[in-house]
Amino acid sequence: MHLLKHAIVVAVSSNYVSKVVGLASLSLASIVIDETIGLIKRYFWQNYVTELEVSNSDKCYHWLLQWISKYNEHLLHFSVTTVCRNTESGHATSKFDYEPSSGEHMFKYKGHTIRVKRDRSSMISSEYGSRPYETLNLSTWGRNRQVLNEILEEARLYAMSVMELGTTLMVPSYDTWHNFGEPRIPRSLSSVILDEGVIENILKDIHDFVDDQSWYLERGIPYRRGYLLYGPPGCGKTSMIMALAGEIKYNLCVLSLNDSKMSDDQLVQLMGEVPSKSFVLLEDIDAMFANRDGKTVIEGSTKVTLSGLLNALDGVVSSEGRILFMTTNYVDRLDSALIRSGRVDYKQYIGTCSDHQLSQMFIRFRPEGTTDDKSRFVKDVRKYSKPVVPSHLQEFFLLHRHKELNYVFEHINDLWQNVQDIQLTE
Ligand SMILES: Nc1ncnc2c1ncn2[C@@H]1O[C@H](COP(=O)(O)OP(=O)(O)OP(=O)(O)O)[C@@H](O)[C@H]1O
Repeated sequence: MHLLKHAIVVAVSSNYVSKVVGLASLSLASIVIDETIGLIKRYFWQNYVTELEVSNSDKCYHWLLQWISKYNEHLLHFSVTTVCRNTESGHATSKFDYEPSSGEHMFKYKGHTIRVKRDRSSMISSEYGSRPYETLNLSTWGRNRQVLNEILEEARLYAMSVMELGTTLMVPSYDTWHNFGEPRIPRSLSSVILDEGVIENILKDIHDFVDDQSWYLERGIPYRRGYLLYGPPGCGKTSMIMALAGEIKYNLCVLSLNDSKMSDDQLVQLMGEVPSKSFVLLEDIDAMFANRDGKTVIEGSTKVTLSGLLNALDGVVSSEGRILFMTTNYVDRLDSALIRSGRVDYKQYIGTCSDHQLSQMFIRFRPEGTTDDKSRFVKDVRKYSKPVVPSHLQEFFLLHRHKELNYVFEHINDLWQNVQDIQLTE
């Protein structure tokens, strides 16, 4: 007993134990300080900070990112998304979209400091596959919902005004649609030269459809319309769709089923998410389904099946009011199920140049020509008894745009240079 007492006295008086006790009190103190700071922060956060959280499943998520990038052109931390698509001419194009990077950003808005926190750490899985789950937190000091509401409204108005500048192309991004570049100046209807009545009739049909929603609803008919444009390449199918979209101020959702990442389920989801006032465009639909068993697709490495596409086109989630355009060079290769009425309500052949188109294209490219020149041009072209593709005619006029008219007449044969015989699929 005496020995134990002695040991304790020695230990307490030694340096070692006093250091241990000192360290323990220090760490206890730091825990208490941390907790207190945390409590104070939480108190201030709950009472003196206004916060808005938006997830990337909501439309305004991209509006906000777009607006923040525009409003803060000097933002130092940004991320880039590269969007690619094939153009009307078959060439691939791509562009960069800049947005605030993940992490924290600060900016001033009407005298208020706004903190933006973009979090893109996790993936969420749904029946349509997994996609990144992102959130955007906007916060500001004070009880100030108004300022965040104003930002949201400005972002909305900015997105709307951008869309109204022209036709916005949209391409799929996971199970939703993503803008592809800035809106394009709409192509005028008069720049697409087709046979008389072709554009006018289709435009009237679209107007009738858009104005007749209640007619469809009253009769229980799905409120959708499908158009099929078919004919040889380069005759103006895509140009007409772009011009129609511009004319009625619609956007264009371009769907490529050859995308190897696209699945049947994703397609269903995309069809259900088509933004209002948008055409859906499925180009070269014949190339997508080389195998007609409806299960496998040979061209490209797509996972989309014909039955999957049919489901997506008339499934219950398919957007009401959807206007679908499909184009093909080979209408006879299409599965009849794909183009039955209800899926395709309006078919239009867009072929090689008629006399009317030849003369209209002549006037468009050579406005200095007289009425006689116009008739001579048509007559001279017809002497060759070969079909003329409008895109070749456009190239021909571009090639000889600085030449005299006489030179043009003497070189009409150039129209068919390097051009294989066109197969007519009327
Ligand atoms: N009828 C037309 N009027 C004016 N320009 C035309 C016409 N047809 C084609 N063009 C011009 O030719 C080019 C190709 O046209 P477009 O892509 O619209 O043809 P397409 O029929 O959709 O071809 P594809 O079947 O290969 O997709 C465009 O630059 C367009 O300006």
